[in-house]
Amino acid sequence: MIRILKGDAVSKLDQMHCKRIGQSSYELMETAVQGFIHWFEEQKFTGQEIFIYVGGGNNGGDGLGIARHLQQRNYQVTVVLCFNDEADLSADSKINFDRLPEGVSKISFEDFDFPSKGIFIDAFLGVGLKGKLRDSALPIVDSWNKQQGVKIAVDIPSGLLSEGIAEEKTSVACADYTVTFAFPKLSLLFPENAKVVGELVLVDIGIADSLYQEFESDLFYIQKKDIPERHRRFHRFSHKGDFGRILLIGGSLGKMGAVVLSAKSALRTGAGLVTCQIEESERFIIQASVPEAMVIGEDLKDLDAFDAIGVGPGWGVDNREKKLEFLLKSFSKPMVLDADALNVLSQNPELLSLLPKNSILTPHLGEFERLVGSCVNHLDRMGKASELSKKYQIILVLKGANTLISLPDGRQLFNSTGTHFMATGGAGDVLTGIITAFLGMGYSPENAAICGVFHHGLAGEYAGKIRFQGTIASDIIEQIPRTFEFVENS
Ligand SMILES: NC(=O)C1=CN([C@@H]2O[C@H](COP(=O)(O)OP(=O)(O)OC[C@H]3O[C@@H](n4cnc5c(N)ncnc54)[C@H](O)[C@@H]3O)[C@@H](O)[C@H]2O)[C@@H](O)CC1
Ligand SMILES: Nc1ncnc2c1ncn2[C@@H]1O[C@H](COP(=O)(O)OP(=O)(O)O)[C@@H](O)[C@H]1O
Ligand SMILES: [K+]
Repeated sequence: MIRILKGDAVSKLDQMHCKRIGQSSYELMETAVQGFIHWFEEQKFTGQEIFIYVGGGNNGGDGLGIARHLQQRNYQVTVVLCFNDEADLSADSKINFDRLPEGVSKISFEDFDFPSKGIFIDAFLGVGLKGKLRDSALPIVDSWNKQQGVKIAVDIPSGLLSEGIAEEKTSVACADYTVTFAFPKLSLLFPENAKVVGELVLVDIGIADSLYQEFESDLFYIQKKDIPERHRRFHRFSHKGDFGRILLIGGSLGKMGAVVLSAKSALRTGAGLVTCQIEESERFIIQASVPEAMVIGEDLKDLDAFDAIGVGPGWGVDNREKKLEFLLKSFSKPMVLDADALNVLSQNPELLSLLPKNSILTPHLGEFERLVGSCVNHLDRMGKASELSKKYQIILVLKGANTLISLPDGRQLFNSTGTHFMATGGAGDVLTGIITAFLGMGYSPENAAICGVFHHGLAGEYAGKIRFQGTIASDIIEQIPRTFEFVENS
């Protein structure tokens, strides 16, 4: 799994990579450029002039390489030179500058500062940015922000620091897409930066995962390639007991749909036996809508028969404190707590110390802040999530775009799957069902959380491609089976 490094570690990572595989830094830049071009061509942007803002560092060097490749593919390309003197160019950028074909138009920024229409590529500043933007850079960023058309940032939007937050006052070149190299810079994953980053695209430039281990960082990025090895494999003689007996506790008058969604999700994930513990009066809702699940209408006294328990979806908070306390005291295996179970915890924080070790809590940002108090920004939130995980030895799944998993040993993992089409009621209940199912199948809590979050996001992506903004939680459930295709084939 790749680590998310600090921006200033990038050049060291590059050097180590180049030395290890006998590549020059220019060749690495070329790999990045080609990765960008590959993505760009897949997008099928059509019929417009391309303007590339290039700075004097290696980010500008990427831009100059991109200009050459696009021109060779018959695009009409203009490079907007945002540096004073050719002599200031970094060595690799100079090579790309000298290789610019005649067909690429060159214009200095001073002569270009007027609004145009087209496709804009921001290769002005990358991770080499230090501190606040210099005054001389401000007009360039302002000009960029006034342009009309598709806007694509190379590696990172210019003006955004690799660990920074773009506040209203700060000047950052806003992008519709950010195509970043090797690993996502931390700031690209902050919700506060959503408007300046746009869609995030990660381009692999061939740096081995093992090289990242030589850098100290507790931050990781979960990708498809990390998933198959975390799955349990079953065999020809596996029976439903092997796939786990799970108990889902939740639902209340008017909120039974939440348990229905969790139960269906657990079954679609492969849970062997699903039992729902709900209010007796609501029994028929489950029996009619999920005939594969069993229903229990009273509080169970013996919980040991279950491999995993998920509690909270649609549960309500009234008179739940004692029930939650009983659960936490009677079940010693890790369990999943979501929604109202988290709200009950927030109202009764003394219950936190009863959580079975490695239990998985899945708050969205609102539920999280109810648990830990308000947070200034995502960095603050990340710190508080890690503290909570370490203090109570639990796994905290902070939901949202790029869901963050905090582990008791201090590691924090960002998920790469998901889409804004998942921002719909019940999507969280689906995640509860998926993670509880994995726990029931005997996955370690860490793997249940990682696989759960990854498959949930992927199912959401598949559903979003069919239903767009009409995606509902049931569509996500329908797509869960497809998310196992690549695991089976790997
Ligand atoms: N492993 C990777 O991630 C790779 C990165 N490459 C590219 O290399 C970039 C990093 O290149 P560099 O280290 O040359 O740095 P950059 O090109 O990001 O930035 C250096 C430039 O920023 C200017 N600058 C710094 N602080 C400023 C401030 N506060 N206000 C205004 N200007 C400021 C400097 O004067 C210099 O011109 C990456 O962002 C990426 O685009 C690729 O070429 C190859 C592989
Ligand atoms: N913009 C987004 N990008 C990716 N995933 C998202 C986005 N918005 C929501 N999600 C995912 O959808 C789920 C929503 O969960 P939650 O807020 O608990 O919804 P509910 O309580 O309605 O079930 C979470 O897993 C979250 O990560
Ligand atoms: K940039």
